[in-house]
Amino acid sequence: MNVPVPNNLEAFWMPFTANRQFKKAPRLLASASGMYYTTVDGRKLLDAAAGLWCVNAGHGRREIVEAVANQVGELDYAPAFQMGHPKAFELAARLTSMLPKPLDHVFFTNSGSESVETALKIALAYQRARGKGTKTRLIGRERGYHGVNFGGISVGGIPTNRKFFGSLLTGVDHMRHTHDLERNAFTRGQPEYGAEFADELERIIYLHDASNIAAVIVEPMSGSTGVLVPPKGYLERLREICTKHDILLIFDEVITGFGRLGAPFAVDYFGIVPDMVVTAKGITNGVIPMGAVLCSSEIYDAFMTGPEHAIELFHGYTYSAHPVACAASMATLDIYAKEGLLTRGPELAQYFEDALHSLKGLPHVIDIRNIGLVGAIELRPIDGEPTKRAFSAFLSAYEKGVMMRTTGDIIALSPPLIVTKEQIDFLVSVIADVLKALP
Ligand SMILES: Cc1ncc(COP(=O)(O)O)c(CNc2cccc(C(=O)O)c2)c1O
Repeated sequence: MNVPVPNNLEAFWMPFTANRQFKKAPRLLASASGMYYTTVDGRKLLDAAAGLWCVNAGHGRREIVEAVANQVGELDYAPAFQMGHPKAFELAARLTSMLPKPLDHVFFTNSGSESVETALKIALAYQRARGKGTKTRLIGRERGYHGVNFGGISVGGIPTNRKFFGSLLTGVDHMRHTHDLERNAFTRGQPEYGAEFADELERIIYLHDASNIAAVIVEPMSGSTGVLVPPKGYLERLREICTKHDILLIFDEVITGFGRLGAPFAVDYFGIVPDMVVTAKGITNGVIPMGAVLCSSEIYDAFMTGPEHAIELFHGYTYSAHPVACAASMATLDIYAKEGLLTRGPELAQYFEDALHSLKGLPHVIDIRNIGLVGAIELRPIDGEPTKRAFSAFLSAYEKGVMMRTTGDIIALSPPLIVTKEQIDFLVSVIADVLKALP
């Protein structure tokens, strides 16, 4: 069934898109089910990106559709400022039960970017609330991605996401990234070398003094920059240093949360408990925008002082804890639990890893990285034309029935957690054909 292409493509300014290229040959999706999209001209595409790292349970899940339909018909919107609705509290309790203590409180947002801003603001306000208001500096990491709002691009470390917007927030430092192609190329899972990169944090703390530093924010595994898997011992070291210097550690789990690594969260996978966890994406299987920041009781309790009629934290969004988003999330979590999707990684991760690394030796491949159900194939850039080779691979894969993500000259793979071995084989065979034919 062909769906008509809109005649006005100009009005929509597309995000993170080569608008002119797209509008000359639009790639329009008409429907989705399970592992597949269907384009407006009826072509099936294997979704190798889980949409944008968010459709972890696969597309068109009836249970979520019904939960959303029922909810919107019953309570379409409810304010969460000074008012509430039961699902917000039920969902918050459910989420905190999925993470270890002391992560016992949830602040709801509408996206990963809003969750990052929320976490950074809570970190600053927390330090002030406990009488350590000099602790205002925020520390991110090179090649970190923390969304696109001012806080997120300030602590983020991807130059193209920053350079267009001028000076950004002051009072921000960055650790070096953990990528080490010399020592760790073609590593399967966590690299052996690089734990010592965490000692950069000690250097930054020495320079500014801990009395001026509020928090460190990192992606446990950096996704958007092209899948940088933390070296063995690196995250443990960060946790140690933050604890030693009384600095909050924030894990941005917008990508790693909800099963992506083969465990419910990176917190579980690496066995490290930060002071806050930032989430979004998989929280509603991508169906309804939602984010959530899980905070320790220590943080929450620091605000719960002063007159009881007073608002403790002057922050929040019109759609925080939106009833329909809550319903979508509850239904999503039910699917994850019923189908064991949050712990499916180990069953498939080895197969996925072997399939990915079978691409070693193909034209232009300079590195392959993987962890859980995330993979990356790094390509040698074309001299003077960075990103072009990967973009050509993206276009070629699209023609061959695969939708995948690229970032820089890296192919990033993050299929829905329902992916089968046969679909992994198909995906890898298409990528192999694409790479062999690339100029
Ligand atoms: C770690 C992290 N933090 C925050 C955000 C921002 O979330 P929102 O987009 O919902 O505001 C993200 C989002 N990550 C993201 C979003 C879209 C595309 C890609 C890609 O790598 O292709 C990655 C993310 O990966």
